[in-house]
Amino acid sequence: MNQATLVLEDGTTLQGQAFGAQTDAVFELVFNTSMTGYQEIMTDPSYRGQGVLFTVAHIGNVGINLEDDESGAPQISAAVIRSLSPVTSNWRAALALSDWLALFGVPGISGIDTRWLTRKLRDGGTQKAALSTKGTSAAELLALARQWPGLDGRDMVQEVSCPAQYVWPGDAGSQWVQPAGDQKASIVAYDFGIKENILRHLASYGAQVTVVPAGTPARDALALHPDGIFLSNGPGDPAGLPGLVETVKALIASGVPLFGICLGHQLIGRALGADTYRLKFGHHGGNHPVQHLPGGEVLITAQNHNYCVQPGQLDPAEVEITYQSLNDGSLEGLRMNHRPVLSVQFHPEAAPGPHDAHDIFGDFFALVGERRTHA
Ligand SMILES: NC(=O)CC[C@H](N)C(=O)O
Repeated sequence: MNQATLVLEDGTTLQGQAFGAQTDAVFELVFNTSMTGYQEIMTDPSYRGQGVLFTVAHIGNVGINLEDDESGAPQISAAVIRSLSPVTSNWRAALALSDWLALFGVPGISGIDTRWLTRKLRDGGTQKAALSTKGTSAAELLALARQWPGLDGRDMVQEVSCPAQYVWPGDAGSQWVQPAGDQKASIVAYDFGIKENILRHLASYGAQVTVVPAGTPARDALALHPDGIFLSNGPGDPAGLPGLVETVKALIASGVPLFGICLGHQLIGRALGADTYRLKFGHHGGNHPVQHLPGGEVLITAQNHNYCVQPGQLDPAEVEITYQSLNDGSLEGLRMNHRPVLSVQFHPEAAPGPHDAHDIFGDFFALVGERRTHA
């Protein structure tokens, strides 16, 4: 196996073994604490521009299959791990992890003391970093990491949104669709880098889901006469997306039920007058406790975000804060008092889990149902 070199912008240099593609990559390095689901994490478009350090010690044992993708390709810029399984063993496995990453040009480094490095990022914050699996010197990698602009203020959504409108599911998702008793609810889903499991969940409520590109004007989405509109997850900094915030303002004003997850939630927050800010090291994992403030119950959730909505600027007469992180107190969900708008920062669709928050899709479809009854 070839050597690989990982250099952080503070000059920290780590050597390990290369896997995946033979190349250089520059990215923001974040750690993910999920114990399962590396394929879902690697294919989540919200990870664009980031290298993922997995705290779970052993990666690759079940290979890559044809069913668990959140999008059609790995979206991470690099994988940083403790130990790569030399064996791929699962009845669904179609490819070995390393071969799959190589196919898509994504490099990996194993043999890293991921516990030490995670604590460093936790204590000091997210860093830009560069990885080489083709022998680039540490000095060159350091320059690469320091010169790279990072994600703040950048529009990354245009890189991952669909090029044209389409109806979901295609054949691949049809096993998830439950028969609808009456006419299907029609949902328009804005694709900012949408995870397929969100589409599966929307369809599992018997909805007909039309996915539209991020740049679709509000009036074009509304011209489809949706019963509800969904705003997806997606990569990058919500502060870099002023055009989308204007679209969301128009969608809120339309009175059509609106549901946002993660980036979609952040855009709703900004449309309601709040700022967003960068978290020290983000939330990335499947073990994040949040509290439902109206009811007091605690949910364990999957999360993947670096930015967060600033609660202080939201008008309490208009907006109720519904969920809060029990790790750092940050805002995790909101709901408008007089309009059918709700959003969460975490991922109720999480695959492989946890599944505590699935019912939040039901909260959205309750709003959709109310509108259909009164329409
Ligand atoms: N998963 C997401 O939608 C992430 C939202 C945003 N890109 C963030 O990092 O905060």
